[in-house]
Amino acid sequence: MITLTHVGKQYGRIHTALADVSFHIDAGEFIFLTGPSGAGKSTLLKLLFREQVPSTGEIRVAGHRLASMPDKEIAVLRRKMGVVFQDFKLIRTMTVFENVAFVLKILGVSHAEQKQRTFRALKMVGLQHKLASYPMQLSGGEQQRVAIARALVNDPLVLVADEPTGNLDPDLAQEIMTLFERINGQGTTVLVATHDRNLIQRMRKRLIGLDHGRVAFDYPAATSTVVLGPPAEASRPVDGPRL
Ligand SMILES: Nc1ncnc2c1ncn2[C@@H]1O[C@H](COP(=O)(O)OP(=O)(O)OP(=O)(O)O)[C@@H](O)[C@H]1O
Repeated sequence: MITLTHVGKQYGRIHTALADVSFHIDAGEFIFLTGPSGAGKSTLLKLLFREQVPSTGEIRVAGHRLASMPDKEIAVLRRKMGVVFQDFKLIRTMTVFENVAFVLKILGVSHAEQKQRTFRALKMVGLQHKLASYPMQLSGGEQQRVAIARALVNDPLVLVADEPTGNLDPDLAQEIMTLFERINGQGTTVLVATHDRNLIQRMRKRLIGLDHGRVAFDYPAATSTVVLGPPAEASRPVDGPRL
């Protein structure tokens, strides 16, 4: 579903955000992407939905070759993807309902179906009672959940999320991850960038670590908890790789 081959990304002439990154993600996998601040996580996600173009290497997502992709194909790619941005990117002049329904409207989905699917997505994140509110009237955590509903409303093939639980308390963060797991169970490939070591430990998914723009580790699902230690509730985490 996603393949990166020797991908590099330079910002300007000298700043290397990613260098020689290669990995493959099968359809239906659930992956955590982690690493210290500045490691290149957001850059990597931006390359996947073609907000950025790699400086070197090749990226394939859902059958599209991103590095050499004509602009008109970008919309086709994005229709297959749900993206949760670090800064939410909600439209402040639109209600919660309108923000979530927007993508369906663009795709020409009927009004009745827009209503039904938007309500379903908002219910998934527990915000069906806020559909008439504006983003400014919501807490940071609620805005984040609206951004998640918007990413899910189109039943994407691939869900990409940048720190989707950054503003949520631990219980809500776990709920959102359980929701992602359910979406993943329906066949959506899920890639989540996070610093949240506890969440990673609890979820026991494949874990790719970046450091200084390079892949530092790639642990299969079964071993990530062994390497990082059990979640903090069970016992103190052992020293593991720097996240
Ligand atoms: N638009 C940009 N122009 C120049 N440099 C950038 C740009 N975006 C990111 N960088 C740099 O590229 C590197 C990787 O940044 P990136 O945002 O991908 O890291 P990150 O792992 O997502 O960090 P964080 O966890 O803090 O969000 C950093 O050194 C950052 O300063």
